[in-house]
Amino acid sequence: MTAALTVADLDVRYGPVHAVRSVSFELAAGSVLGLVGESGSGKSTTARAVVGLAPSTGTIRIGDQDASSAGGRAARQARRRVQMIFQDSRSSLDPRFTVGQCVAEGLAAGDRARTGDRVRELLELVSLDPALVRSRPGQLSGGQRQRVAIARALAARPDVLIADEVTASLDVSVQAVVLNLLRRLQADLGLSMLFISHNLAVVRYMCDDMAVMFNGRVVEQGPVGDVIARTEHPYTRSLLAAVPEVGQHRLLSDAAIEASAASSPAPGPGCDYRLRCPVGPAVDPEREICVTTDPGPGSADRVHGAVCHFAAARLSPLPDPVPAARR
Ligand SMILES: Nc1ncnc2c1ncn2[C@@H]1O[C@H](COP(=O)(O)OP(=O)(O)OP(=O)(O)O)[C@@H](O)[C@H]1O
Repeated sequence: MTAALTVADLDVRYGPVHAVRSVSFELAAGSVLGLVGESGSGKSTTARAVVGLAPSTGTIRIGDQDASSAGGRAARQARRRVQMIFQDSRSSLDPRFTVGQCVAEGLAAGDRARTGDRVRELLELVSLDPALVRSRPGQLSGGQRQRVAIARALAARPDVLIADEVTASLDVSVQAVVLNLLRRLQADLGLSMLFISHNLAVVRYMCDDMAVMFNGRVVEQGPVGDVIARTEHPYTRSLLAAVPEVGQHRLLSDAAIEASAASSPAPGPGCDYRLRCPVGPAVDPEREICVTTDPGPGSADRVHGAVCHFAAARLSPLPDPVPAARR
């Protein structure tokens, strides 16, 4: 079956910053792929490249249509089949518009003749009271605004939805509600979703597959359960180890992630991760290859693989970040 979204050898540069390097992944139709990694690892830039907001080289296909930067007009049309929801609904919704206008702005051409009905349908779909249609985004709570952003994205009847840290700015209690809404919509509408988060527990809950990014590259990817149960890359392992228990749920601690990100990627020919690596040359001098040879540049194997000279070495499984009962 054709993947809903195919990305191959994607590269994005912002001047001297090589933000995305040879990234490849496939989003299977009707499934959810999580992109996870610390701040600055290139998750948002990858998403922005897919929707044409960041110029890139490499292959981007939506279904079987070319959507790459070099693809011209046909690629721009293909990208309309992708909608993106951002972290900050306050800036992504025009404050001068009413809720109804915000949602109507996204309507697919075929639905414009029945704008009022379709907008009401969409508000109901995201469990918002249609009476809010005349409110302004500024009068709504953060969770309600994010629902409006979701309704606007769905208005275009997309094949692929990209959710970029969509709950990061919401209160924890509201986060769960919005995540459950997204999961329900994804399943009911059969959407394919690229779900970006630095929170591994959330990715575990939401996604079928995951790709772990570090320093612009995918360093490990595969089915979520496999990656968590049989982690191969030491960086993925460090993300998992940073998931502390909070009450009954385990949440990824931002402080732990930022602390682990404190040292920048190692310069030179070896592995980017070697200075922070718990199984590399810092602890085992025989692992000289990590200093001399880059294990990249290719993305990890799509079935389940990691870009590491010692993939799977010495990594014993950690507890799953989402208790079995909640899956
Ligand atoms: N417009 C830009 N101009 C220059 N550099 C940029 C720009 N946007 C991102 N970068 C750089 O590209 C790299 C990847 O950033 P990106 O925002 O994609 O990471 P991220 O994983 O999404 O992080 P976050 O979770 O903080 O958004 C970083 O080094 C960042 O500083």
